Amino acid sequence: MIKLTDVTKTYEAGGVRTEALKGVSLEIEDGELAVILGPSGSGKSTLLNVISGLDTVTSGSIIYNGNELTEFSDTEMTRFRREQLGFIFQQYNLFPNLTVLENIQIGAEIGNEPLNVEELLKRVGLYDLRNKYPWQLSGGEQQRVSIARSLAKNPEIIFCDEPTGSLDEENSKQILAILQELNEEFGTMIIVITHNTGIAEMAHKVIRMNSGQIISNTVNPVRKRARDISWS
Ligand SMILES: Nc1ncnc2c1ncn2[C@@H]1O[C@H](COP(=O)(O)OP(=O)(O)OP(=O)(O)O)[C@@H](O)[C@H]1O
Repeated sequence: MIKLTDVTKTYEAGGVRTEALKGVSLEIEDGELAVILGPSGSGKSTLLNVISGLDTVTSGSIIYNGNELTEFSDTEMTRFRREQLGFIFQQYNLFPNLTVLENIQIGAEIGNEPLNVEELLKRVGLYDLRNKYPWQLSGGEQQRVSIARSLAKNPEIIFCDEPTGSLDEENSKQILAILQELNEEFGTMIIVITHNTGIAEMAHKVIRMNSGQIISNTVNPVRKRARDISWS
């Protein structure tokens, strides 16, 4: 479980002070798929960055499985991030000179208990493309490689920042279906940040942000399958 209590983050740049997070408290349970919604500038990326240790908090507490993350040293945080967290971004960030298989193997090599790479390739429908290079793939295929690479190390949590931001509806739903199945099958906690309100329909928990604050935090009584969510 991740538990944030009264987390603030203030940026000071060129004499300008921005309160990007103004006292955020929330809990995300193990095995939960949480969607964080909010307009541009509402603090979503800042929230992801402080939870994942890419940035420090100004004040407040972040407890993950009994550990206070804000007290981790740089070395502890790097190790935590490397071994336990997976990231999926709008840009696929694949290694251009490595094949699909090699890109995924890199992910597996980082983990303590990596998943079987061949199984994963089949899982995301890329087995037949395993010897191709990223530039030979469509955007949706590249994002599936990126998902498989994040997953290969068998992380405890996967953070997704606009994972379908560059894709059309069909490819987006395919990606979201894979994330949903992985969440259900492996119990991986998945935290998705997005502008796309349709994605919230497949989440266990929906957190809405505005101006650095959480304005609502609800649990979906019924979750839709990724293929059935609304799309706008
Ligand atoms: N490194 C930084 N230095 C100064 N201000 C920052 C920094 N990062 C973010 N901010 C400010 O903090 C606020 C929240 O930004 P954040 O990127 O978290 O929003 P967001 O909801 O993720 O937006 P988007 O959907 O456009 O990515 C904004 O006002 C932004 O300008």
